[in-house]
Amino acid sequence: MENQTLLTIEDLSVQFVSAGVQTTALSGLSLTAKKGEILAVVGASGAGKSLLAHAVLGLLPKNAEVTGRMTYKEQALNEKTLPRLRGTEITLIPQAVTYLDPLMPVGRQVYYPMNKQEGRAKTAALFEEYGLSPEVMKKYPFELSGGMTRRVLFSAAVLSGAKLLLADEPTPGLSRETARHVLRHLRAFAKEGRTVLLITHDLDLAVECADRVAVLYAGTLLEIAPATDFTEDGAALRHPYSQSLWNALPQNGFHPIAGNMPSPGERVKGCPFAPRCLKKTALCWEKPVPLRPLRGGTVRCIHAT
Ligand SMILES: Nc1ncnc2c1ncn2[C@@H]1O[C@H](COP(=O)(O)OP(=O)(O)OP(=O)(O)O)[C@@H](O)[C@H]1O
Ligand code: NI
Repeated sequence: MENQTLLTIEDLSVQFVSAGVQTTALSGLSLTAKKGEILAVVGASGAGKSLLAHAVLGLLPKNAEVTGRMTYKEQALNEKTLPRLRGTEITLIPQAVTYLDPLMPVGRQVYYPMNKQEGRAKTAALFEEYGLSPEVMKKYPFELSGGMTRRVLFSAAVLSGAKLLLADEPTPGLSRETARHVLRHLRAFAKEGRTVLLITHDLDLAVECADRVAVLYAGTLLEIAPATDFTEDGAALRHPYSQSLWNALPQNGFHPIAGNMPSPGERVKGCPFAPRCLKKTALCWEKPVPLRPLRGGTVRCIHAT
């Protein structure tokens, strides 16, 4: 049962049509998340991390065109099944803190799906664990700091009983210590056999907390690696971008990557990282590079061995 797949995404693409112009924000993304694991999704701002979470939940805006297949416990995720699964089986800790109802005290927003007395007690206990005083229960969202709001959103997700938690940047605005605390809770969540998709641009925290790490770049999944492969000089990693990202961390020498990630409107036919890659050859530009399994992970690079 340990390796049971909970979520499967196959060949997911998201395009936006705006003023007659079509841009591809996510292309050909495939991954699976297993029961009881924390799968981190890392990538720079604009890489497509939030879009992935929103696509899984069917929360993309109307001008988004989604193709590909997604299943949860072997049932297709679509307009028919999602309303039933959202919030009960699959839940989101949103990146934007505007998801709370501005007119309802935050305590009630956390416990309202439950019986009032039991819900209140559970919420109070959870708030205490997250360093939120009991008075916070009665406060309105506008009275909270960003970090407090995040902890409230996290409490709501934990109490929902969902089996799949999509945590979109749960740690910004938190001190390193509180961030670690939140991540410990994600680990406890996974230990109960629940699954976490941890979306973050903080590779360091991802490696510390997750079982596997998926690396997104310009809307393209470049690698999925066991977190333990992020070690030393990154030689165990499969994609040059993952290696560069790892070696750009201060503790790994702070080697910056020259150039910028292309925006959705300026993407190339082949590997999106090719323009910045030290291993590039003419072949990298020629045609789209497929994902392939390699050394216990997945990679999208023709040169990876
Ligand atoms: N409604 C939309 N219409 C058009 N383009 C969009 C829309 N929403 C997102 N995008 C584009 O899709 C790309 C990915 O956005 P996304 O929010 O997933 O990035 P992200 O990786 O979550 O970044 P961040 O770390 O900043 O949260 C961006 O280039 C963004 O401009
Ligand atoms: Ni985001």
